Amino acid sequence: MADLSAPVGTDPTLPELLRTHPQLSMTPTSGLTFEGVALNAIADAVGTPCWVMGAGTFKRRLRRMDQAMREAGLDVSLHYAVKANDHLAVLSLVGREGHGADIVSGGELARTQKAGIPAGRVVFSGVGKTDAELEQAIGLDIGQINVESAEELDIISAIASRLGRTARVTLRVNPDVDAKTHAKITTGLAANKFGIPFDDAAALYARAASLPGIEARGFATHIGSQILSTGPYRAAYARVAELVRSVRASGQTVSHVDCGGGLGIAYRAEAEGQPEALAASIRAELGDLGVKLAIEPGRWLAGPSGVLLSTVILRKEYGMQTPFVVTDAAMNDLLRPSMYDAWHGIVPLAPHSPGQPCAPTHVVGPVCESGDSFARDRDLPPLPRGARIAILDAGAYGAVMSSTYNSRPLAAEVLVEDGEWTVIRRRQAMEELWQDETVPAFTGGTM
Ligand SMILES: Cc1ncc(COP(=O)(O)O)c(C=O)c1O
Ligand SMILES: N[C@@H](CCCC[NH3+])C(=O)O
Repeated sequence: MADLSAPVGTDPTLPELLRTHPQLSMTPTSGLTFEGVALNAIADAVGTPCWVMGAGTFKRRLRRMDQAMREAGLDVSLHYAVKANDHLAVLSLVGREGHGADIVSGGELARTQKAGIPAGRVVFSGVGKTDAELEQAIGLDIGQINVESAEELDIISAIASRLGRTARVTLRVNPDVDAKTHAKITTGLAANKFGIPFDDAAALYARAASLPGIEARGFATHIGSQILSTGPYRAAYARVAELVRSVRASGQTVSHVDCGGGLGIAYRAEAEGQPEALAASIRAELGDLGVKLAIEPGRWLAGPSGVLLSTVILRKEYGMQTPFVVTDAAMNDLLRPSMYDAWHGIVPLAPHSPGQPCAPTHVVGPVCESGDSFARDRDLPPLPRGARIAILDAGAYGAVMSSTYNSRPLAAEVLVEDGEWTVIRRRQAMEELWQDETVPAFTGGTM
């Protein structure tokens, strides 16, 4: 199983990171800019830690993904995976571009509605949808529910019947295919909790067609996240195609196939997943089935569209040992390095020349966990107290996975668009950390 911490060739140098991230550039006067806006100006005004999302990058990637599918001649609807970055501003962009959403909870569904994405363009995945969430979804007549178990199919049938509705469903099949990604984000192996075992899917589909309140319209699959090669996609889609053909042969109708998400990005020195290659895989395996297709990309759209800004609190030097640079961002802000040993590019905001010496540095947060680390032995220019850095590719599974661990308020969020920037989430105030808490009298409280 691939490990996100595994070295991928040689680590990219700072100039290489800038080359692979055209949304960034280094200017001699303003330092690092993101979509043409000086990140120092944002940090001066808003403070750090601060997430910066680029609307231009996000839209460009959305359009490229959409175009890749259309140019492959595929009839595909795009459902952005809300879990990657659920900010209302991001969802509004998705809606405005005419796309839909893939959701995994009632909260995400409510966000899509708040952001103006029509319910008919929403697909609902997830292994454990509560009755209340299903009532909310069926009540809104959402586009599609991806059913993940036989048990769930019965629950949906009962709820839809009670509400006098018909739920359009696809069965999410677990194809038992290794996505060759990190163990914690692979979803298409038989040992994973996701989807219906491949061998049970045909019989369950026949049953779905006979249940009240259910319109069985096809199959879905999603084998994992940060997938960088087409082999696993081809293998999964081939299995789904086999299923479609076999259930059709037994006289049933199949009109939809949902191809899931998972396309990976270049955090380190990997070659980024290519939407055109994904489209070619879909076309090769599913293109002749005459079904309406769907995709659910998240990370590929949002990841490179965001950075996390942070300031060095202090440098901790121990004689000859590698110095620790302690930043004001921590694992409570960006969890991925702690949780998956994920590698994120780190670029100082101050101008630096290509010839400037770099030295191995540990970049860590101030949270009381040894795992609160962003980088070990990273070759970086000197980062004195007060220096600022941008942590790259933080637009997906970044702010959404933040917590207030160690009573650290949630960081501010900024959106850059057309050379302008706006705060899209103010920094959480200290008092908001405890505003929903009560202290009962027996504990000695007076609140
Ligand atoms: C059902 C489903 N669809 C789509 C996604 C989006 O994945 P990614 O952000 O890797 O594209 C996920 C997350 O893995 C998922 O579970
Ligand atoms: N949170 C994971 C991705 C999870 C994908 C959802 N199934 C990450 O940051 O890589």
